Amino acid sequence: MSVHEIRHPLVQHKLGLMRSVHKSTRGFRQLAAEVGCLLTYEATKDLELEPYELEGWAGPVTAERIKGKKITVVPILRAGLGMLDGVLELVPSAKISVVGVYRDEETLEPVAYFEKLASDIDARMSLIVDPMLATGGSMIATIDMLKKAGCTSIRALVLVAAPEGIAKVQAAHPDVDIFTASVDSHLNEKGYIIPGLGDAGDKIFGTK
Ligand SMILES: O=P(O)(O)OC[C@H]1O[C@H](OP(=O)(O)OP(=O)(O)O)[C@H](O)[C@@H]1O
Ligand SMILES: O=c1cc[nH]c(=O)[nH]1
Ligand SMILES: [Mg+2]
Repeated sequence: MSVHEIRHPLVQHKLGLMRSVHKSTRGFRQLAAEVGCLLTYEATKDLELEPYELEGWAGPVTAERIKGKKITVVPILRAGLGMLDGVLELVPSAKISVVGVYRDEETLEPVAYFEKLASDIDARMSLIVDPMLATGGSMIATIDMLKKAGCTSIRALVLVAAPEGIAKVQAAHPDVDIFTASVDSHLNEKGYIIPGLGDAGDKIFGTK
């Protein structure tokens, strides 16, 4: 598995704006979608193409289209919904497989509470979206669910990742690539990413 830290200037600029404690709910939500869109661009750059013939304005044209596997986007409730619109800007026909996992605030263990996956997920590439990869527990629980349903091609898109969480996901699921705007410094004693973004779900939904 590899970790792709996307150092594109637009990504870094937008992530920087998200880190401000003064960022409004509206601004944070908009930036989460925008960075989600840019991460999608990077995470899909090696999709295989195949040639096909079409009728162009001046006669037959050979064009290219994405071959084989189609995509399902997998937002992890709740905060993952904040990236969903940005991802769908680039893959508007993707099926959406919703997974509900929250992190117990005391134990930091993931608690899975919802699962509604695309019926043909075994034939699709899953793009999991969640702003935060902290201890890695929620991501591992989600990947477990997808693999159990038969999915064999999985990529994870997160705005910010902690080294501790990356190592845990790598150990549990070495075949899953992670795309992130930033690998941050570390987790604090409460399992929050430093410098991180704070509680991404609360910021996106305006619940704090
Ligand atoms: O890597 P982990 O240690 O598992 O932590 C990361 C998870 O925590 C946050 O969700 P949260 O539990 O706050 O749920 P929410 O999206 O409903 O706010 C975040 O959106 C991830 O899903
Ligand atoms: O830093 C963190 C860790 C988990 N969940 C968040 O929303 N932020
Ligand atoms: Mg939260």
